[in-house]
Amino acid sequence: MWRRVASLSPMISSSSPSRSLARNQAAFGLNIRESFATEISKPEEGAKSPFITFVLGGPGSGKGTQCEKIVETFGLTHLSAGDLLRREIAMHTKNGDMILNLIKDGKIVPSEVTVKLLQKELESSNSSKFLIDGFPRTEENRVAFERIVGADPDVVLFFDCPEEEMVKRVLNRNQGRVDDNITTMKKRLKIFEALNRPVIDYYKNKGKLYTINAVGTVDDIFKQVLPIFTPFEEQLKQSRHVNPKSPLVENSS
Ligand SMILES: Nc1ncnc2c1ncn2[C@@H]1O[C@H](COP(=O)(O)OP(=O)(O)O)[C@@H](O)[C@H]1O
Ligand SMILES: Nc1ccn([C@@H]2O[C@H](COP(=O)(O)OP(=O)(O)O)[C@@H](O)[C@H]2O)c(=O)n1
Ligand SMILES: [Mg+2]
Repeated sequence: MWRRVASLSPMISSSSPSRSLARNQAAFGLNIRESFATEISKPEEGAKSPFITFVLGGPGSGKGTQCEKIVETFGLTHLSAGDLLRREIAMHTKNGDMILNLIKDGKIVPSEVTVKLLQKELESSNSSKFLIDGFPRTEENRVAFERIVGADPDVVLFFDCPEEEMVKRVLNRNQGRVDDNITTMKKRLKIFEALNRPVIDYYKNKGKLYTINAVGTVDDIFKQVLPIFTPFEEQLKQSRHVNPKSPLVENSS
């Protein structure tokens, strides 16, 4: 289990870069453990930093659809920010009504709420490799994840799709979503351009962005996704949750 053990230590709660590094190390059972041994619970033997992929793209660009294929092939654990927020609505939690109103209006839920939901999933999972879908949607999302979770993505996928195609797909999605209507969609596209583009540029500048042409059949698009994970083959193989059908699993015969 991957756990951010540093959250137990008040001594390393600042968000300054050096402390953030310390927090990162603590989270993954690295050398900070020695210095704060009495305040931090013992991480699981051999705990390592998780493999994180952020999945970006406008509404209807096919993120969720491609995530399903990535899960099938590489065994990553899929965490959809939108699904986690919709679960809050369905469960009538204290933030449920606020989230519903924001989603209906195509607006972004406060980062603290979304990041805490993601953090809970990350910490309670037995997996060590994650696909975080629909996140970060804003620079504020990105910074809050860094501050609260203390981890960086290894890969950032961006499904690049023209607006007309995204509109067509969303209006045909047929999943009964409150935001799948033309009024909300227009607002979502504006918010995507204004708030998600800077995040895309940020990861482009860091050399972590993989842009995928999201027009074509699902399989054609997945053909572009496959080779992105090849350089991470070793890391992905080591995870305990790799699908047995995955091409990354070593043949034991
Ligand atoms: N390559 C594709 N071509 C046509 N339709 C697609 C394609 N990929 C996904 N879809 C459909 O478009 C809709 C939006 O896809 P989805 O994966 O939910 O996108 P996102 O998560 O980015 O909003 C769904 O109804 C899905 O079945
Ligand atoms: N990081 C995120 C992700 C989703 N959301 C909200 O949830 C809605 C649906 O997100 P989603 O990822 O399920 O949407 P799609 O891109 O899959 O259509 C967004 O329009 C936002 O209102 C958010 O506020 N912050
Ligand atoms: Mg989606």
